[in-house]
Amino acid sequence: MPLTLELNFPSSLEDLSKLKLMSKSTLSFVLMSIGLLIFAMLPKASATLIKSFQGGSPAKQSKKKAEPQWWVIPILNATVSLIFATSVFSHLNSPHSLHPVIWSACIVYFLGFFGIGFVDSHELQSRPSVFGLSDLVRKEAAKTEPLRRKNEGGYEHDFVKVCGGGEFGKSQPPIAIAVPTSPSGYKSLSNEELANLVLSQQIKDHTLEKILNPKRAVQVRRIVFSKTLQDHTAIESIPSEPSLDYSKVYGANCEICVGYIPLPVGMAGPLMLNGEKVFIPMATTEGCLVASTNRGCKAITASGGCKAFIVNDGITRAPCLKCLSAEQAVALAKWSEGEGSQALKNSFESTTSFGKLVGIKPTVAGKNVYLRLKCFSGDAMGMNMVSKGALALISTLLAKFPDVVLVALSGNMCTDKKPSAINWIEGRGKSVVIECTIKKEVVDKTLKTTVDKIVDVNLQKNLIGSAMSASVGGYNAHAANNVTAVFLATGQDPAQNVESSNCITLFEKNAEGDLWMSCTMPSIEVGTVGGGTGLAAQSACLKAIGVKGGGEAPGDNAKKLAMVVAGAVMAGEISLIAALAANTLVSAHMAHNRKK
Ligand SMILES: CC(C)(COP(=O)([O-])OP(=O)([O-])OC[C@H]1O[C@@H](n2cnc3c(N)ncnc32)[C@H](O)[C@@H]1OP(=O)([O-])[O-])[C@@H](O)C(=O)NCCC(=O)NCCSC(=O)C[C@@](C)(O)CC(=O)[O-]
Ligand SMILES: NC(=O)C1=CN([C@@H]2O[C@H](COP(=O)(O)OP(=O)(O)OC[C@H]3O[C@@H](n4cnc5c(N)ncnc54)[C@H](OP(=O)(O)O)[C@@H]3O)[C@@H](O)[C@H]2O)C=CC1
Repeated sequence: MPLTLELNFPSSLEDLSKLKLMSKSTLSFVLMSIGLLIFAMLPKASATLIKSFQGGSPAKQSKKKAEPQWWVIPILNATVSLIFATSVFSHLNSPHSLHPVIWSACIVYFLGFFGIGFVDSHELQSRPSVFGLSDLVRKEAAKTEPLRRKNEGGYEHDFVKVCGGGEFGKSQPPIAIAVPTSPSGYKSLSNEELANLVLSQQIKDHTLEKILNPKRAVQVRRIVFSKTLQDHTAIESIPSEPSLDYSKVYGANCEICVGYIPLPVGMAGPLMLNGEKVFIPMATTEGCLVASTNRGCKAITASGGCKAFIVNDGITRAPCLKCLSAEQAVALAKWSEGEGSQALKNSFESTTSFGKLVGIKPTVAGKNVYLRLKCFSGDAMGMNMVSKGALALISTLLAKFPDVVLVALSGNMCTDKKPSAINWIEGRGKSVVIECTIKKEVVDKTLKTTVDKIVDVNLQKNLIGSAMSASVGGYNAHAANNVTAVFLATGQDPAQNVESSNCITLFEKNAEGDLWMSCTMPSIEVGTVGGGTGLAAQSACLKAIGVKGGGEAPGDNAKKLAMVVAGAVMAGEISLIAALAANTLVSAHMAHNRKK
């Protein structure tokens, strides 16, 4: 028995049916189709609606997630269509159920919009592959006539038109971009075309070195940033040519590289150090600093020079381990510095051909054990070396104590790049003491003050003053100035100036009335291989000192560099203290540190 339904259309629809244009059921099908057509347009309208709710103005929108969550559109449309179906129902005034056509249309409708919504959002969320457009973008692009051309390199490219937010949060105007049909095609694109690929998020900025080469990556990235930065000209003022050897930079010193910062380098000296005259390269923008250090070098050298000694040598890393109990923590600490120490040493040293584990010092805090590992690192400063070795040591330790957890490879008792008493007391890197005696006549002629005044200023300032400020390691005038200047010039890790600047400066008047002085610096972290020491300018500065690369015996060059740093600090100390004693600090800086 076919299911039929007496449809009583309301008056307006009644008139239509009287025209006998078509049967009532066909009429309802036509109406539903029109309705569905309208709702088929709804997702775009609703997406725009949602976006405007979510994102406010278009400019703000690009900052927010541009597309609504995948489930929003289908839910919204299902709700709207339910309202639509209910209203049709009430209008049809049907005493029973809806016409089968309407039911089937609604079901098709729901399936369609759930499905499309899901597919759409899945597509939208799929990241463009590094080597090509995402399928969705390709589909979009297919709507515009794909331009295909061969370039001089014979590579074929799809030129497709894409719009949409650039990686840098600004919505880019629609642009035609070349998309190579193969990964190797990228090299044949122009820098401009590659920049467009980055801006339209078709390739990730930080993969440029891989896709191209380090030098060209910088060139392309500079175009990207010239289009992205608020001040489009800013990037041009960051020099990049004559180029730094970006193949050395990439994978060792800097990511997302756009150039380099040129820093003035002054050459102080000569400083007679351990019987040898050395010149000290200093990269700084503080006028007066090199002049002051130069004056200190002159005073020291004119008095016979200075002598420096390495008191200790070992870079440290202190992983934090969490035990089940304090009891276990104590057991682990005892094992690691006792019966287990050789096994730990072997595993550490299996990761390096230069590094030697020279100490394990556990500190227990409740369930925690901080293992301060000390490593002789040859001519490397050694932070990567000691960290890599620590990781291997930890795996041996955890095999012995399986329920102990490694909280962090760096537990902050190392202590790297932060002020701490442990570096001041225990030392880190090279511990250096340096001394000299400056003749009283040199104090008078070159330093323009007297021995007594210098001794007094140092006592009141560097000792009592620093004590009253509860300083840790800061019993000096400006050790950090020269540590940082030499670090920057020679490719050290500038952040390690924090602990490397630990210094106590001492003065005494000797029996001859001359001025004895020393600087004691327990934690100078330097290397002559690794890190930034391989870059051309930095390497040249190391060469100027005579410490480029590995030493005759591993560590010789790094030790010498540490002593040169201490020499530079001592020269700076004597000159500044003298200037403070003579009260010429400000006049000197007005003369050298403020452009007339
Ligand atoms: C600026 C000087 C050296 C002048 O010192 P001066 O004695 O008036 O100058 P001079 O013309 O008589 O020359 C004496 C020697 O100084 C050197 N010298 C002299 N001029 C130059 C120059 N242009 N370039 C290179 N070297 C220079 C040079 O060795 C020269 O010998 P010469 O070569 O003529 O036989 C002196 O006044 C001085 O050293 N002042 C101290 C400045 C200083 O140390 N500043 C450090 C930074 S301040 C800071 O950041 C730390 C602070 C202060 O905040 C830390 C704290 O809280 O204490
Ligand atoms: N990882 C971290 O937690 C931290 C890293 N750093 C960074 O670490 C870098 C420095 O690490 P570092 O390990 O010194 O250097 P590198 O990571 O550059 O490694 C230097 C490597 O050079 C080899 N080498 C060749 N000749 C010598 C020699 N004569 N003496 C010693 N080693 C030699 C050694 O290899 P091998 O050991 O294989 O034999 C050594 O490990 C800096 O860039 C610094 O900024 C700074 C702070 C923390």
